[in-house]
Amino acid sequence: MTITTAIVGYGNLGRSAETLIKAQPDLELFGIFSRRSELDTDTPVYPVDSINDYADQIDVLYLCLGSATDIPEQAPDFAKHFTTVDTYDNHKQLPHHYATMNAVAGEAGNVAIIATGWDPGLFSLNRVLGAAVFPEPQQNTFWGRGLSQGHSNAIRGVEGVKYGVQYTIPREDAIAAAKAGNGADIDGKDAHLRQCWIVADEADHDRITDTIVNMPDYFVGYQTEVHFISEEEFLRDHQGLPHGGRVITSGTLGKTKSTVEFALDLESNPDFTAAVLVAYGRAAARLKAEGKTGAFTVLEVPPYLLSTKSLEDLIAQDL
Ligand SMILES: NC(=O)C1=CN([C@@H]2O[C@H](COP(=O)(O)OP(=O)(O)OC[C@H]3O[C@@H](n4cnc5c(N)ncnc54)[C@H](OP(=O)(O)O)[C@@H]3O)[C@@H](O)[C@H]2O)C=CC1
Ligand SMILES: N[C@@H](C[C@H]1CC(C(=O)O)=NO1)C(=O)O
Repeated sequence: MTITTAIVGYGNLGRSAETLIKAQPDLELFGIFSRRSELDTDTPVYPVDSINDYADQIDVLYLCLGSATDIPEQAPDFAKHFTTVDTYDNHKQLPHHYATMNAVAGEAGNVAIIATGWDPGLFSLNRVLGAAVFPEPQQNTFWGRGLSQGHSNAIRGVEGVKYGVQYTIPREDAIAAAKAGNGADIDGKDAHLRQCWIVADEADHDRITDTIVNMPDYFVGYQTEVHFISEEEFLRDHQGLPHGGRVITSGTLGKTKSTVEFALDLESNPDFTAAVLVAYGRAAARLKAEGKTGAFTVLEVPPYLLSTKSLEDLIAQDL
């Protein structure tokens, strides 16, 4: 079955999703819906305001929007007319997003798979699996060193920021302690430095710094550095999008100790995130075809639905 998909939002994630959809044998890309009319792509581009005119031609809509404001403000409206997949990653607000999307998609008879990607996403799966097997699990999550798209998107939304990125830098001693099973006293916020590099007018520097360091859900509680640089420096030194991280779970099983680690090393954060997003689009179309409706997190989507292989083949080849 060919699944007809579309993208809304042509930023880092949208560009990566475009490439990765085209690499899938069973997915077709109908087009890209954008606020902008001119995009550097050969894929058909449509005004996002016209998107509902195409609802009967699109099986899955990938919401490649920012989590800081775009998804909360826009995703529910898309879910009224489309089966959607998003990468929403404001962990504090996830229960609210889940409830909102479940109500809207359920009422409309659509599916909405939320919070795909790697954190939330594959890390969520590994946190649940890791903690489920140990009677008394010790679990720690670390990110970086790398560029957080969510935090970068959030700082770009601060008035006066022309360009901005945020790198997350974990404390190596904290990682070593977690690997040794001594992670009980590690505080995730204390274990990471958040380092921002921004282009903005000097008159706005103090206000921008204050807004960022006090930004709820994203920066409050973290050691945060805000550096201002020239546009030339930014375009020269801050174009890469690498990232990575690890979920480390350890504990005692009877009289023996075990440690489980799930690690990612990503040359491109958006490419990997888009790869996960795209695979969940296959699952969303299948859930919809089964008559399911409402919101689903990665914890509720059977893994085989992501695969191009049948369940029978997966059992025979990959179990
Ligand atoms: N779960 C996970 O593991 C991960 C989640 N993410 C999430 O993905 C999100 C997107 O990341 P990224 O692609 O780098 O973000 P970008 O800022 O590069 O792109 C966001 C896009 O949203 C569109 N958009 C729609 N409405 C607005 C608006 N009002 N203001 C600004 N843009 C708008 C724009 O596209 P256009 O101009 O074409 O309309 C824009 O390019 C991040 O915010 C992050 O939360 C990212 C990585 C991992
Ligand atoms: N959602 C994150 C993916 C990971 C990276 C991250 C961080 O650096 O704080 N937290 O979760 C992103 O937008 O890149």
